[in-house]
Formats: sequence, structure tokens, C-alpha cells
Amino acid sequence: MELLSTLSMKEAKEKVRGIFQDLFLKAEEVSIWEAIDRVLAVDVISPINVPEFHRSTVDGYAVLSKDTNGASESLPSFLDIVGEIEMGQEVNLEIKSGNTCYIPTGGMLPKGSDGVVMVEYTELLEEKTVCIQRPVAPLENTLQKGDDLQEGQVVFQKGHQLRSHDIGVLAGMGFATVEVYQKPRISIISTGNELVSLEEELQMGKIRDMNTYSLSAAALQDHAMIVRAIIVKDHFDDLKAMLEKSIEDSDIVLISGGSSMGTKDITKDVINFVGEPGVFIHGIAVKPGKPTIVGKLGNVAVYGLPGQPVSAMVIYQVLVRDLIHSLYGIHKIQPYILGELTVNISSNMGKEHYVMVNLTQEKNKTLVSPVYGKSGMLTMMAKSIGYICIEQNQEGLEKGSNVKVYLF
Ligand SMILES: Nc1nc2c(c(=O)[nH]1)N[C@H]1C(S)=C(S)[C@@H](COP(=O)(O)OP(=O)(O)OC[C@H]3O[C@@H](n4cnc5c(N)ncnc54)[C@H](O)[C@@H]3O)O[C@H]1N2
Ligand code: MOO
Repeated sequence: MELLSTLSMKEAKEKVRGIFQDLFLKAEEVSIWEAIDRVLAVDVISPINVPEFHRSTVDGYAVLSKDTNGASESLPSFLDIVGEIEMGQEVNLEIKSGNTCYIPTGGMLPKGSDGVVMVEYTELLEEKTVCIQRPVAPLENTLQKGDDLQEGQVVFQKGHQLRSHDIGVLAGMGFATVEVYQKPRISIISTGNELVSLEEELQMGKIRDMNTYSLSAAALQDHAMIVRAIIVKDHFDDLKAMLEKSIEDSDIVLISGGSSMGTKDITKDVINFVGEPGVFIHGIAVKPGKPTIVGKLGNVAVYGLPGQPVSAMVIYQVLVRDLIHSLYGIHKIQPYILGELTVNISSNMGKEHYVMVNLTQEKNKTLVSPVYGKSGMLTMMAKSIGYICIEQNQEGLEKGSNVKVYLF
């Protein structure tokens, strides 16, 4: 009998990335209202300086900083008020030595001024004179032209995933639309004679389909477009027909179930039957997820994910998401939380082991505890905040060791 390959996850990721290096997502222009979490297909260059003019960052009096040298409550500087700045108005006023004018937070600094004294450190003596009770340094309490962004500066690089504050920065530069990658088109096919959708009645011997839903939700989190999410029976011709249809309109096809060695485990054969070059990975040295399949049909990535609901989701998160990031050109480290393990955890040498965990906070320590269960028990993931990874060459981890927790 053919044995599963013992490729490491790192090798598998590299192989998949290499084989799909010519698979590109096209670009599309979207409104910034719809751009959250989308990935930039071009560098974004600022067409303007932000701010476009010197601004005050406080409510106070615009001054020549040298006029305030040595000012104190007992020995204040007395300045003549020569005007008041209005928000949103262009300012033509010029301040000379001995002059000042009232300025609100965000107001345009009058010519000549190079600092602003907060109103709390001033006292209005009469309508036209203010006494300044504290010195300000040059540029203090101001935002200078171009401090935030400079015209011509690359603000975001291609491959950057837009976050909420980035959308504000785009608006600040005057962009109403932005060029992002199109969403990868994903088909999700769950195989199994035992599977029942939410619309059907559950009879003894059958189980409710979970993978279609959890995989679709994960793909939506990655801003993929779900082309279809469907159950097919463990019949060669049914899966073949659905796969043939899916490679016509998808970039990625996820088949869950039928990845292992049983008589009904037909995924690999169907992929190889449907086209070239076919399956190039069957088996990765990981737990869960050992019988994972990856193939290529034309330019489409086809994954055979293990049917066990935890295995399917873990392989999605570790391997499928890696290809999606590669298609988007995203280069970012996977964020993690460091914590201290509360118990010893054993692991089989030779396999990278993903262990579901939870976190608790104790004084200054973040404690990491495993959540046990089998790969058929999806609530094991639901009860966890994330996972830790025990490397292939490690026999386990000792209580008290520092571990990286990757959040779901
Ligand atoms: N002789 C061997 N048997 C198995 C091996 C092996 O190496 N040799 N590997 C085991 C491992 S590890 C896994 S993981 C599973 C993978 O199984 P398959 O990918 O072939 O998946 P199925 O047999 O179709 O299903 C497994 C299990 O998961 C349930 N399932 C399937 N699809 C869904 C779904 N959409 N929603 C919810 N649950 C689903 C299915 O009912 C089975 O209980 O193989 C081991 N066996
Ligand atoms: O390793 Mo399987 O992938 O037991 O769940």
C-alpha cells in the first residue's frame, strides 16, 4: 500500500508557493467604503502634504517662541493680540515680535509664528493684551506642513492589507477609491455519504455537515469569494463532475473528506483523473491533518482537506491561508502571544503538532493551557483561543516553558 509522504509543513508551504508562483489575482478599483481588509495591488503615493499648512495642536496663542523665553507666572511676557484665527479659514495674518493671536486646535498658524502657548498658561489682561506665563520651544504645540505625510511619499506598499485607520489615511490624501486585488474565488466541496445539510432531516447514521460552513466562514474571513459550497456523495463521478465545474470558475477548490486510505477515499484519484499536473502532495508530517492532499489542475489549486472537522480547519489556517497570502503578496509575520505553559505536553517526534490552547492571566504572567480532544471534535477549537505549535523534532514541551500562541 502506498504510504503518505512525510513532507514537513514548511516544505509543503514552500512547494505550494513555488508551484503557484505564476497564479496572480487581478486588480480592481473599489470605493474606500468597501476597502477594509482588502489588499493593495499598487503602492499608494501621497499626492499632497498632510497637513498642507502648519497647524496648532492646542487651543492657545500663536507666538514667536523667542518672545516667550524665560516667561513665568512671576515674570510673564506681555504680548499684543492682533487677531484671532478661524477654523477652516486661510490665514493671511502675520505675527511680528511682541504680537500674538488666539488660535484654536487645528487652526492654521499665522506667518511668523513658530509655537503656540496653551491657553491654560496665559491670562487675558484686557481685550488686546495677554500675559504669557510659560515659555514654548520652537515648533512646540504645532504640526508642521508634511509632518504626517509628504507629497510623493510611498505611504502603503503593494501587498498591504488595509485596516480601519489606513482607510482614514487614504481619505486624508483625497483618495475616494483604491486599487486592490480581486478576491480569490473559492469552491468548497464537502464529500461524504453521511453528510446532511441544514435543510435536510438528520437520520441515524448521518451527521450534520460542519466543514462546508466552517471552511466558508474562514474563506470569508480571508475576503475570498465563495463560488459554491456544496455536499457531494463519495461517488467518483459525482465528485469528478463537481470538480470539473469548479475548476472552470475558481482559483482554489477545497475538497473536504476522502483524503485518507479508506475504500471511499477517492479525492486523490478524482483530482488526478480530472487533469494535469494533478496531485503533488499527499501527506504532511503534521497532527492533525496528516492525510492532506494538494494538487494543481491547469492553474487552479485543489486541496484535499482531511474530513475531520478540526483537521480541515487547522490545515486551512496553516496551509490554505498561506497560499491566499502568497496570492495577495502579503508579507507579514503571524502575530502571536507569548505565555507560560501550565503542564507538560507530549508529542510524537517526526510530526509538527498543533495543540489547541486557552489563556489565563495570573498577576504578570500569561498562562497557556491545552484544550484536549480528538480531531473529530470541533468544539475543541470553539473552546480555544488559538494554538501552539510543537516542532517536528521536539518530543514535547515542558511545564513552565515559554510558548507562542497563534490566535484563531
Ligand atoms: N487507515 C487509516 N485511516 C485513517 C488515516 C490513516 O492514515 N490510515 N488517517 C486518519 C486521519 S489522520 C484523518 S484526519 C482522517 C481523514 O479522513 P478523510 O479525509 O478520508 O475524511 P473522511 O473519512 O471522509 O471523514 C473523516 C471524519 O470526518 C467526518 N467528516 C467528513 N466531512 C465532514 C463534514 N463536512 N462535516 C463534519 N464532519 C465531517 C466524517 O464523518 C468522518 O468521521 O482519516 C483517518 N483515517
Ligand atoms: O491527523 Mo488526522 O488529520 O487525525 O485528524
